[in-house]
Amino acid sequence: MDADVKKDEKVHGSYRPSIQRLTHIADLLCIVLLVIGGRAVALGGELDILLSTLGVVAALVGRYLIQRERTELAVPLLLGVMMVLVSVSMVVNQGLFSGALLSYPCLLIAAGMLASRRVFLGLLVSMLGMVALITWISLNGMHTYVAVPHGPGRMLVVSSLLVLGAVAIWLLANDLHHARENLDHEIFQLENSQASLNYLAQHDPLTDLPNRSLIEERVGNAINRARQSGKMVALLFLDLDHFKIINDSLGHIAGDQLLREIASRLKKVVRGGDSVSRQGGDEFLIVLAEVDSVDAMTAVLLRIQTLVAQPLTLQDMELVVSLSIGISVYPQDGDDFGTLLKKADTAMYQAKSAGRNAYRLFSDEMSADTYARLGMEQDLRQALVRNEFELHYQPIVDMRDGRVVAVEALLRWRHPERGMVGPDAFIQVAEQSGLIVEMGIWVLQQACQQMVIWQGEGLPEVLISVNLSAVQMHRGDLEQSVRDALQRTGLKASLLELELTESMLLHDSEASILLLQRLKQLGVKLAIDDFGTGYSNLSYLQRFQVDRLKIDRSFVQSIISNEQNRAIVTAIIQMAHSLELETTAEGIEDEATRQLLAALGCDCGQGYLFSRPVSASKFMAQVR
Ligand SMILES: Nc1nc2c(ncn2[C@@H]2O[C@H](COP(=O)(O)O[C@H]3[C@@H](O)[C@H](n4cnc5c(=O)[nH]c(N)nc54)O[C@@H]3COP(=O)(O)O)[C@@H](O)[C@H]2O)c(=O)[nH]1
Repeated sequence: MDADVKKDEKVHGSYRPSIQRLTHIADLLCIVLLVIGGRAVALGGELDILLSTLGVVAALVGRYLIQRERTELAVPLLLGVMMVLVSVSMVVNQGLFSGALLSYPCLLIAAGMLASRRVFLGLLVSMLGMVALITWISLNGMHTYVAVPHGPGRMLVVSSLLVLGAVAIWLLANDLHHARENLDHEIFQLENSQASLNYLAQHDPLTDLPNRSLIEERVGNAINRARQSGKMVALLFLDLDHFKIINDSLGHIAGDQLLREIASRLKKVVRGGDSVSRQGGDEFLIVLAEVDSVDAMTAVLLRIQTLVAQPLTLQDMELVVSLSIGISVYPQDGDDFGTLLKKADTAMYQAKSAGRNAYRLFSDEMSADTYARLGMEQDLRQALVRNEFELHYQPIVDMRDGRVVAVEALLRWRHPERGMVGPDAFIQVAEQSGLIVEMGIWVLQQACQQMVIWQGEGLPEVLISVNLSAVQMHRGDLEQSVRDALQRTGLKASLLELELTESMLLHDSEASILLLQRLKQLGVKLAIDDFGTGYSNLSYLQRFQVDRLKIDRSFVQSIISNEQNRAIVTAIIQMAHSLELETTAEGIEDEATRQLLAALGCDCGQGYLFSRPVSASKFMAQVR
């Protein structure tokens, strides 16, 4: 198929004939008219010479218009002129005996494929009118139509018309067939991407267990059934003891292997109606539906602990691992997933504090844990006043040439006693207390300021990327904070990128949609952070006018060893590109991963391979 046809199909999404194809048809028409005209010259038919000449002129004008891409004029003109010429020839010559009558169905087929419905109906009505007119002329004796005996001349005219019609229809039908095949292929690819994303939206790629969104649904269903049966539902929050040590000492691959092994053991423990899911990191959830008694629940807990305690081999080392488990129960601890999860989490912390390898049922006294959080909140407030926060910066590079194209600002707390504290240790408390709003304003201001300083020192224009918390979107005036940061520092809005997480977009209330639209109007860019871990959905990417997807490092880091993750990353990159979004792979730690991602067409990369997050001065020194 020629390039023009392909291009037109892509632009319009459905078949539209190419300029080249229409030019071919106009050329063919000229040739046929010249043949008919030539025959008329030979036989001395003056009217046929005139009609053929007019036809050739119309075909040339039509061809000229087609070349200038004025097909909306050219097509009706050609169809109309041909209709008139054929009709005049029929009225004057053999009426309904004329071979020219063959042109009518050909013209109708061409009009049906190429012209608007109005032109098609106009032609049909005119043709019916002509048939009626010829009949009327004959009945009134104004002209006697006689069929001319068959001969080579008549055969030439009829055959030329048949060939013209057949070739034009064959070419158009062929194009249509190719366009249909292309469309089917694109739909197939899109459906495949959507199917992968739908699966991804409900499953944890590492363990293949249901993820949090699916388990939330199952807890809701179990509670509804328990309401009717009068039974209990238990939510178990399980956390692997000392996982970080295993992960850090044996490496991520061994860590992943351990998580998969634990997932498979947990699946063996539960009954058909129960569910196991991975909450993230080394945390799992188990829902025990239709529990009759606390004793029945305790029996399951003992089975879990026994099975998990079976030795396992990781990198030729035999290990024994254990779990800390927190339990909350419907109906006494709550009647919705959120409340049960929070209480099971609190109970799990108690099990950890009790020395690990233990389980605890939630009790109200456990809320004492909340005091610890309050202490942290107090410390965070002071940290803001004492200016103990600072930003570290991690470069994001172009995968094709390694150029730094953006930099992510990451918050750190220079604690007077504990030294440098990472955000994982305090962001949650900052969010729960609402302090994140004030901290977020500081981060925005500081990041924009730093970028302006770097530009003054000669850093080329690169994006500065800032993480946002859901709390900042719902409390506080995020739009004003962004506006203030840009105005006070003088940073160009197009150089600021805001990183949102999928869960922030999930509850796409009218207010969030409007807020993101206003942020886009300011000129800032939007990226979805940790993409793939949440509720991956095509529709919100389009609705929120996102510019970039940052593929979560859990997929990236195992992309070489894990075929399923490779397929997911491939699907994300293809889908992002079909929506004209850029992709950044997070957590690239080795050259082989970088090369594979570059080969898959990933636009940008971030990770320890290029640089860890570093202070502002170190970042500038690295870039120089
Ligand atoms: N609301 C806000 N959240 C913030 C802010 N600053 C940080 N954060 C969030 O805290 C999470 C942890 O961040 P951090 O400890 O800074 O970790 C970042 C990188 O160090 C880490 N990373 C980067 N490359 C690699 C790698 O190759 N391997 C590896 N194991 N880790 C790597 O990833 C973190 C950056 O992740 P992301 O934000 O998803 O791009 C984190 O969720 C932050 O978002 C803040 O100001 N506000």
